[in-house]
Amino acid sequence: MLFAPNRFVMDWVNQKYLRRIEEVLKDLNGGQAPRVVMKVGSAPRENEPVQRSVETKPDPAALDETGRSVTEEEKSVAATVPAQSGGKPQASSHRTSGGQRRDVQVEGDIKHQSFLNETFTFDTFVEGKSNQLARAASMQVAENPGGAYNPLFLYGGVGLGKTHLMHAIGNEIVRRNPGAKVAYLRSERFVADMVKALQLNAINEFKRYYRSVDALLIDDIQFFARKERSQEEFFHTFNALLEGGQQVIVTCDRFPKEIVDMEERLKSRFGWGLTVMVEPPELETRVAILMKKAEQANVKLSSEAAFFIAQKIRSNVRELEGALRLVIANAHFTGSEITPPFIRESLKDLLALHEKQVSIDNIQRTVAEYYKIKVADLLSKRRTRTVTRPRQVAMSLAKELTNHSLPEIGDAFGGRDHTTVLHACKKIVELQETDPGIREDYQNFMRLLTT
Ligand SMILES: Nc1ncnc2c1ncn2[C@@H]1O[C@H](COP(=O)(O)OP(=O)(O)OP(=O)(O)O)[C@@H](O)[C@H]1O
Repeated sequence: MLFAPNRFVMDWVNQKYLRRIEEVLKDLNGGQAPRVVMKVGSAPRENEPVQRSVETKPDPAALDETGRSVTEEEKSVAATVPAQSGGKPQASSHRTSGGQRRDVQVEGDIKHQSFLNETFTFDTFVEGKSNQLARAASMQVAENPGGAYNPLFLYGGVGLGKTHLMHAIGNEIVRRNPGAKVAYLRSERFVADMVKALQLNAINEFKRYYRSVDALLIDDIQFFARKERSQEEFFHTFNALLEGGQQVIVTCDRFPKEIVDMEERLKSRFGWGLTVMVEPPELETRVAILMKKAEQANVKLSSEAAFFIAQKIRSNVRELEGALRLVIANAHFTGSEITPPFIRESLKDLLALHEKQVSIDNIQRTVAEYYKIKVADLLSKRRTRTVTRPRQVAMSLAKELTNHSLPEIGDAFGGRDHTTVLHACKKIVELQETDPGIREDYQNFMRLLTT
């Protein structure tokens, strides 16, 4: 029995990996193919019943109009969500020089502006292991807004492409249906608009406006923290949109349950649809992103140069882009070719900052503080679980974020052997695949240490 955190992941694994899984199991099982059953839910601990489980085999009575099977969870949502009303309002559209589409439409007194950035599309988004799932989910939503994946909740560290994907969905919805009314805004803007509406005694117009869109895209929802009135208002808007079959897309820097100072009912609503993480890109994806960005800027970038930058800048895509821009500008001014020595010189200050910030010392302090243990524990011989796991995480971070060798890292952790460090690195890679808690912690550390 295999468990997937949600229907989307289950379908994804079903399509892409089930055959391979079956083959491997067959090999391991002496040539006999075992029956693989997949369910939505989590593996039960001992003596615990399986929760929220839905078999992959579609129940004919539980198929939606497209023939897709409907989960129990979806059924309960669907019961409160009427089919999307037709006759969507038409919008006229013109473009601004900054690539922003300004859809202008009069809604009562309020003009509709989509604020979509036309340069953020699926075409310009580079797919890699780290964002594959998020991209696929986004595409599904763009193809079927207001459908099964509503709301779509994209989360992950800074500068990893959440906003880009969100705009890509909006742009794709409008491309497929030019009359669709899509509104992108950062959560601060929602708050500001609401405050203004309250001051002007125009809260009803505010409500009407935000409830009239076909897709509402709210970026960086974590900024709603501690803003109770905004949360309240958003909660009602959110419900109204879901009930109207209109799409809601939200981005956040963390998993819904971990948002602090946010109402529980709102957090739980976020989990109703599909929640997907965008992870930091691995080396190959960073290289591919650099090549794509260089191509967009009409600059020839050798793969050696791209590889060099990608190896040095590991924090996030925004920094990666910034570094590339700096290199291109320098090359432009000096008429130089972009080679690794030239890049090293161009990014001197940036690299110094990175190298200065990420030291083993710094990693140890950050990890100890995060897990509420002492740095001395990390260096000690103690082998209790509360200490060994953080120690392994810290060693793995030291390997990934510094240029120290395995023996040097071992030395820095109370004189351990380099094989212990190697084992820790492997263990953490493994755990990141199987344990969402460790994966989350690791992403948090990458963010804390590199931005
Ligand atoms: N996979 C990708 N392919 C191409 N460009 C990308 C990719 N991921 C991120 N970018 C680019 O990196 C920059 C930062 O991305 P974006 O603003 O979407 O990050 P974010 O996750 O929303 O960050 P924040 O949480 O700070 O808002 C953008 O210019 C975006 O185009």
